Amino acid sequence: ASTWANVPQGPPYSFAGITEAFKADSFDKKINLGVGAYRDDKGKPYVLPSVRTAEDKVIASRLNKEYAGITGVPEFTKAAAVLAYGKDSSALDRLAITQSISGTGALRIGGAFLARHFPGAKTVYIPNPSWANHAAVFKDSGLQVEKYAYYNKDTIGLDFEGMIADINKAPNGSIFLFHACAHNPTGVDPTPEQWRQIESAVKAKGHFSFFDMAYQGFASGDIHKDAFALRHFVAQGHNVCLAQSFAKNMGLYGERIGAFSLVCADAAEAKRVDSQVKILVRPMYSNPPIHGARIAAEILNTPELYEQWLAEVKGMADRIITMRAALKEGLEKLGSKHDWSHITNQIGMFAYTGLSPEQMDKLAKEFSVYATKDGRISVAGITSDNVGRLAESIFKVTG
Ligand SMILES: Cc1ncc(COP(=O)(O)O)c(CN[C@@](C)(CC(=O)O)C(=O)O)c1O
Repeated sequence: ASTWANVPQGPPYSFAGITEAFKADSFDKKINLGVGAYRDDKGKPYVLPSVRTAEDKVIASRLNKEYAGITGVPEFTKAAAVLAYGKDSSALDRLAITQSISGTGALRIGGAFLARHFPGAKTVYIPNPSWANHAAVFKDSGLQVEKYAYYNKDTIGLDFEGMIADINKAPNGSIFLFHACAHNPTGVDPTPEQWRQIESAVKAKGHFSFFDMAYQGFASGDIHKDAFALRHFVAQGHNVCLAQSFAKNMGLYGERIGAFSLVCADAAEAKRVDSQVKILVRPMYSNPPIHGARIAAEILNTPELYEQWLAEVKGMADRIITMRAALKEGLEKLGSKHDWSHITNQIGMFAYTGLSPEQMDKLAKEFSVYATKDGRISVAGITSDNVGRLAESIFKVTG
């Protein structure tokens, strides 16, 4: 028999079906709200001008194509650490950091490092719901995956009490994964006050915190505000680990640029941890791609480009926030009796509409509006041209 005779057909990943159905739909006003990538007000992919300028400078400098070190381009990782933790953070001189294959790669290195070196139970608690890929990344890393309460479907908001209860219920010294900002898929974030309470609950239990920051700057438009939770935990003495992605906030999706870092007790510990990160990464992919790192480093290390980038990432965040308000107003103007305040209370790329899978099906079949069955819509897919028809479609489906 053939070598692969026993390989079964796997299920398609969550938004594969939506993309196909969207492409197959010939309606000229069809709307795709499934994809997790930013689109401008004309529905087109957006390459940030600061990225174009940085890339031109990188190319003009005619650098060689030699291997980067195992942990990547140092001008990038040093700057990524300052961006995340803040230039005055005590973490910076006790940090082990490596470039990664974007946020997914950072999560994978983190999962593998914890599976190999974490002194406690090799189980990670992730929010319910969480990014569709989190469970698979951590399972494939060798960790058990458990869920903690996060979303309250009645309020379409945070289940804060449930979250605290699960933090208290988990065995002391458990690993908890937190979305630093712009929770995916719900768009629901704890308030700073709630983060303070979460931090003290985590401290009381001696839990270890793993932050996934895939949207720094892209959520509120302010890179410091979006890093509040991460920086607060570090300031309160938690030696956390962090997965960073530059896919969304620099629009470097396909360049696959990110970073994984561990805050250590001191520089000596960071040196030992760095050596073990290298031992883990070398057999994984040996060393990372250099082009995206050079672009990101150019932006982060050139003051005027950095300022330009901050304005551009705020511009993306502002457009998303504007589309949220436009959709809510559109629904209210149509006379919808539902409370749509969650659409503007939520933050980041995604809005959890609260629509049922059947309603999401109707949106697709009868109104050519495509999004995942969990009711998540990518707000980035909403434009001034389609927000009116989108509001009408949701109004007709929800009554
Ligand atoms: C919370 C979270 N963490 C990590 C990643 C990984 O992104 P990266 O590897 O491209 O840096 C994503 C991307 N989630 C997207 C935007 C894309 C995807 O699923 O691949 C999404 O549609 O949910 C994410 O939403």
